[in-house]
Amino acid sequence: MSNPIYLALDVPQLNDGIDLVNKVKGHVGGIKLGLEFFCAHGAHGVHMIGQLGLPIFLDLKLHDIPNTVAGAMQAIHVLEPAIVTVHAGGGRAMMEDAKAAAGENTRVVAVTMLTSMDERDLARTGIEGSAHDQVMRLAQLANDAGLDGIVCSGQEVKAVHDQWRDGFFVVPGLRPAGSAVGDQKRVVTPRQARDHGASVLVIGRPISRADDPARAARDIEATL
Ligand SMILES: O=C(O)c1cc(=O)[nH]c(=O)n1[C@@H]1O[C@H](COP(=O)(O)O)[C@@H](O)[C@H]1O
Repeated sequence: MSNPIYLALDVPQLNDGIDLVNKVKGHVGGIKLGLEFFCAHGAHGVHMIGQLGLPIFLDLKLHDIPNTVAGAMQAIHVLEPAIVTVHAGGGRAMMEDAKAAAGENTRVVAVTMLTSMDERDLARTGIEGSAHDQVMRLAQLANDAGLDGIVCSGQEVKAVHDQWRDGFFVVPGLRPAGSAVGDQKRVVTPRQARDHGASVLVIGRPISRADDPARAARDIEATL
């Protein structure tokens, strides 16, 4: 079975990012490049990291009108990402058009409820109810729109997996026992997420901010 860990490369300097990937390469299955990386280094940066030989997850969290999101998806074909994110809150038509515009080897997954939010935060956006219900509702919408899967926390992934057996589930908000939670709120360990049906485990700071990132990645891999 391939390694499900994707390192979230949230670092400001491209050279530091390249060094980090080279250090952890044998212990992760892919690299996630998000907004911080893409705003700083753009397509050139994605290309440079892609050359290091691991699959690229381009986490752009697209959320706009369908025509604009479809245009963005077409523009990134050339980068050949293995996975791309859109926000499920953009609606069914936006997700349908995103999928239709994606390259054939790119999985399109919808972010449901950010792992940095709890139910109080959700209520402040005007949505009453549990994180579970919100994730299940948006997972159904993403499924109806023909997406490949969703992003959710490890607290919901089992329920989503039970409903959507062939879905592809990306789980961030992961913390090995005892590591700092930071801004994440709906947190589980990498092993719990894996046991509950996660396809991809997104892990950033527990590896990138460790004194020895290669060892941190290896230790997490050993728990799976
Ligand atoms: O789409 C994501 O990857 C994502 C969704 C979400 O709900 N929560 C979340 O933390 N992420 C990303 O996952 C990574 C988590 O990083 P760490 O908290 O440092 O492990 C960051 O790059 C976030 O942008």
